[in-house]
Amino acid sequence: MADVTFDYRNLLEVEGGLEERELQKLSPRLGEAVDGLLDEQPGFMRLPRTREYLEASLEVAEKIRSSGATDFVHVGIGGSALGPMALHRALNHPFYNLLPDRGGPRLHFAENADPMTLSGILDVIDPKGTWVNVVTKSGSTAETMANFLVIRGALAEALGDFGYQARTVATTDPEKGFLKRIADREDLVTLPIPQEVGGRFSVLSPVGLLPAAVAGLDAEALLAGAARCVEEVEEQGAEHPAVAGAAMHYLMDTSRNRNIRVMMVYADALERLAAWFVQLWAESLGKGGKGSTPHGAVGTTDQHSQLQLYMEGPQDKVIEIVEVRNLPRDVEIPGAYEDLEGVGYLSGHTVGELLGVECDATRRALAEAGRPNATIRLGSLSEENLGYLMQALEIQTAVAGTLYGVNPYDQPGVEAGKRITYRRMGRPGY
Ligand SMILES: O=P(O)(O)OC[C@H]1O[C@H](O)[C@H](O)[C@@H](O)[C@@H]1O
Repeated sequence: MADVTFDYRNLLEVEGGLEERELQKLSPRLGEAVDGLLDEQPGFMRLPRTREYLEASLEVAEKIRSSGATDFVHVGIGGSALGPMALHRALNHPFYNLLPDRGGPRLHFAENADPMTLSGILDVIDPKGTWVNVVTKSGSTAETMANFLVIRGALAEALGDFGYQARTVATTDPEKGFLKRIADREDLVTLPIPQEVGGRFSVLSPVGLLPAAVAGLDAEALLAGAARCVEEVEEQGAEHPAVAGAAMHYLMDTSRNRNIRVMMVYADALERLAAWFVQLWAESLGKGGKGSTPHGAVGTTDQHSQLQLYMEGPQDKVIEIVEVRNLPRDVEIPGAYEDLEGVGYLSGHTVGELLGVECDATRRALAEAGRPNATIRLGSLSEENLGYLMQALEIQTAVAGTLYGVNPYDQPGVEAGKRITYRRMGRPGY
């Protein structure tokens, strides 16, 4: 059973917060937006109840895990990497590329076109035991293809000219694109990125399901959590908190000029989830001069870095705390220095307790200062809760797109930079 709750009391009950009449006034448009989403059933809304991608991903994952693979390099960027990274960071050991804690290979993400990161991956993998999963919906993203060509070369050197072919998975458009052509030409194992699913909405397609299954996560539970969310939205419509949250964040931006949405996660394990959400919200809504700016932050760390700005800087932000009630591990603080009142008081508590207390303290300080804030609370870090939450945020983003009057599924603004890059790199036709 998914355990994810949304608490908006501090958006409503603080000075300068939203008023019931504003929400009532927006309610008809919100209802139309969610009804439209449920009628239209865009690709991402169907993924939780689609088994074919799960089964295909599980089959390939089993092939990889049973091959005795030592390393699995996921090559992708944007929506082809942030979702898998978010799941991996949330649910696996924090140092998984050293300590695979669920058996199977160590996972590595070649995402940015950064020679330091890529060289670092080449330093640590054993090419003889490595599989590479190259993920690109368009089939030609420069960073992804550059990283793939380098990893491919390392595998070819270790395994013979074509040895890499047996260790390469191509996750891409099932019908078109250069990677599809390479996969056909070289008979690579392929997994589909459904054409009707946009990259930033694709985490519950093979884009996220394969790396999750390779790392021993329960991919089926991811979908079950997401399916539960869809079910609840079908039952509750505009009353569902994730949908209501779309209206609240929209109003905070458009009627309070709080046009920065800070997702402050009180768990290092959720830091990549915030990065995944930043792409989802920014790239879906930032069009026609509209859209609020999402920003990832980590608690307690950013209490010592940005909280001053949130408390006393320009009042242009909404802070959204994401916390986990029961983290899977905790650490006792041992007794020492009891004579020093500034240190001894910590003895006997746990580090997780301190994290929770500081999270509450931040929430309360913000509220008492009249700084609107919301809380998303996960009962635990589980595949079901992550699947539920990611689906909920995707739904919230799609509904917000309708409220803003923008198409949340395209990203025309990124093309100009690509054209310049292709021209500078000598791609024919640019
Ligand atoms: O999956 P790909 O086609 O390689 O695209 C990777 C990313 O780059 C594109 O430029 C878009 O900004 C993103 O929405 C997309 O997720």
